[in-house]
Amino acid sequence: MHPDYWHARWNDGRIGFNQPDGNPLLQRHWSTLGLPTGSQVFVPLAGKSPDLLWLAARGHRVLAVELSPLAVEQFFAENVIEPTVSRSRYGVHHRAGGIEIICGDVFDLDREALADCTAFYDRAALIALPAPLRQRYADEVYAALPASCRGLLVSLEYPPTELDGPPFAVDEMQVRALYQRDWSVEVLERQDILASQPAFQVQGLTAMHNVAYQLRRR
Ligand SMILES: C[S@@+](CC[C@H](N)C(=O)[O-])C[C@H]1O[C@@H](n2cnc3c(N)ncnc32)[C@H](O)[C@@H]1O
Repeated sequence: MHPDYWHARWNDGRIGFNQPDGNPLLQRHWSTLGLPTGSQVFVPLAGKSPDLLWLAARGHRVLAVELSPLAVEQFFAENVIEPTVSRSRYGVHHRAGGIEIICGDVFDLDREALADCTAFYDRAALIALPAPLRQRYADEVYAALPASCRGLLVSLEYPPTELDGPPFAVDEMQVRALYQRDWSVEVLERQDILASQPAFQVQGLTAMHNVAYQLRRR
């Protein structure tokens, strides 16, 4: 999507994707990655997700990237955290405690920016991107993550003819096509979420699942 699309959504407060209580699949499956305390976790397209706080509370250093300055401002203001702010070629860095949010474009990050990340957490990032950008995201952003990196990917499945994304439906076949060359891909849980999504039912969706994957760099 064009950046203006996301800026407009944040300006208008159309952020139904935000989960104020955090993501239950993260909370259930994160420990399967077996990461040492202090590992740096990359969180792409982070929004103002409370998952950043959840990861930091588990002793991780968090490196997030988010396009919208409003999202970044709201994250720190709502959690009553005062970040220090600096600039680099990647964007505007906001740092507080173990959390760093770069306000910038995920496609501007390179190997140097991600060099310390031993893990990633991708929820509603892959599925926020249309198909051509998803391929670029896997080929450029995931490829810039270091060897031995592993992470949790939470994707979304629904009958693709029933809705124009975002969120886009990205089923297991597509996840494998994007990642299997460089990552081992394991399904951890497929969760039926239709009953908890009245807004999508109104739009005509007849099925909707969240799927948690563990990815490990080959
Ligand atoms: C569907 S939301 C998901 C937010 C978050 N992961 C969550 O679970 O709440 C996608 C977010 O990605 C941001 N975004 C979209 N394109 C981006 C890009 N190229 N670089 C960085 N952030 C981007 C949007 O502003 C939006 O906040």
